[in-house]
Amino acid sequence: MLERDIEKTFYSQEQIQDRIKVLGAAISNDYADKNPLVVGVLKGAVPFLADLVRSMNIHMEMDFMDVSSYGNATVSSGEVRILKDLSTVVEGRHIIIVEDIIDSGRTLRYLVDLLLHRKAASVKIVTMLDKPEGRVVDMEADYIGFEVPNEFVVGYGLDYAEDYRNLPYIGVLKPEIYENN
Ligand SMILES: O=P(O)(O)OC[C@H]1O[C@H](OP(=O)(O)OP(=O)(O)O)[C@H](O)[C@@H]1O
Ligand SMILES: Nc1nc2[nH]cnc2c(=O)[nH]1
Repeated sequence: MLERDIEKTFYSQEQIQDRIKVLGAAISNDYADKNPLVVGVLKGAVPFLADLVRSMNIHMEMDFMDVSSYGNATVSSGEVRILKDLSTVVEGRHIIIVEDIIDSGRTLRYLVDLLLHRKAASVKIVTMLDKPEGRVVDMEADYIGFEVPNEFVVGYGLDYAEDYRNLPYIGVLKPEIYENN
């Protein structure tokens, strides 16, 4: 059972779903006639993106990028690599990047700069979680689900060594989970 490994819950399934309805309504209002390209950052953003787009009552397109700076570690390597690029032409498009978390800010700094370089008409960020204390580079999201303290969180897309992504809420693991690895 996944639940047994969780020390404490930060945000419940119900809190997450309620917050997503608010975010989806705000984004729908701001992008009503813009046919935005919603860019999900694999793999962590998948559960959030799946729920968020269904709360957006506007025309939109979806694409995915896979970038990695963590591997199996709980601390960023500092180097961002593209593992899978978009299949959509970005020039002239209004882009909404969907992330599960902003921590050091390196992943999003890299992606925003890349998409602006490709001549996107605009680039905005929606993140489920913001960890302001983790910031190493300057980066702020335009839409934020919740703030989290400077702890390694899992669930709702966020993994530890690829595990726990399917937990439907957000929490922290018991210390022994790390000790056993
Ligand atoms: O602000 P940062 O310090 O850059 O951290 C945020 C990034 O870290 C995680 O990705 P990860 O590289 O672990 O890939 P994953 O989504 O496949 O788990 C997360 O999904 C964000 O993309
Ligand atoms: N699972 C997980 N991935 C992250 N990537 C950056 N910060 C975090 C975090 O707190 N948890």
